[in-house]
Amino acid sequence: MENYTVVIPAAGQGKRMKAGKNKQFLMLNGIPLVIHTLRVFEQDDFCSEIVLVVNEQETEAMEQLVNEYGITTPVCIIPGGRERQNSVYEGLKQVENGGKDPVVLIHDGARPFIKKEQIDTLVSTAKASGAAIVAVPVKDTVKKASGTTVTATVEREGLWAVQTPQAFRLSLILSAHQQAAEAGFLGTDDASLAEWCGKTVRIVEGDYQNIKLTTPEDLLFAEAIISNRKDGHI
Ligand SMILES: Nc1ccn([C@@H]2O[C@H](COP(=O)(O)OP(=O)(O)OP(=O)(O)O)[C@@H](O)[C@H]2O)c(=O)n1
Ligand SMILES: C[C@](O)(CO)[C@H](O)COP(=O)(O)O
Repeated sequence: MENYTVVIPAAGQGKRMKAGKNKQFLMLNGIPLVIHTLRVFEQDDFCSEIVLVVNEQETEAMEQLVNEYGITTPVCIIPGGRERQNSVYEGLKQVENGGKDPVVLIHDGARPFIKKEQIDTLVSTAKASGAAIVAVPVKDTVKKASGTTVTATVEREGLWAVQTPQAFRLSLILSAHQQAAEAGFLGTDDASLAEWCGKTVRIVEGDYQNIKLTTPEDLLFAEAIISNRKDGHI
């Protein structure tokens, strides 16, 4: 295993959560969502630095949380951008190359339940292949529609629901972001930029618990996951 830096985009608005504030500050089991996520990487000895990308107007609030909860891993807090992709790119620009073209991880601040064993597998896969993502097989049937009229059913065989972390050799993902910015290409995840540049991306099978807290019902799922983990069930 080699050390890595993780870029954590947390500069969204949390509109779909309808909480009236950035969901990163919502309390889960008495601890802010973003702190749950930071703690995963704080507890990983291979994580040498966290680049936390935040809304500029929330910089002070985030600094206060990092200090209040005593995050021991070095945390570099920087302002994000309009889109998730812009925020991630700003974060990637902060990562030191050190001449070793290290593996860098990109992980949503809204995904607090990623497990260390998946991170370990992801880092080693990206080290070997250059790009790797965590994903789970799709369980539902997926259809395309025009409005509410079905136009196609997507073959479920070989369909994956993609999560984060996504891990890359730093030069690969920096170049992909730079090319995408220059071309105005916008992807919903970082691997899509690597694919757009013709790179091979490997899948590491993840865990259905690694949810992204997006809409209000996700808070119910999150409380259940935390409760089960405290009971040692999962
Ligand atoms: N301009 C943005 C948009 C999103 N994110 C981050 O990217 C992750 C995934 O985005 P999402 O779940 O969509 O969060 P929001 O954009 O906050 O949610 P919404 O789309 O409902 O506003 C989140 O940790 C979010 O904070 C970011 O750093 N910068
Ligand atoms: C990156 C991601 O979490 C992979 O599933 C997802 O694409 C983020 O989408 P969002 O709309 O920015 O939350």
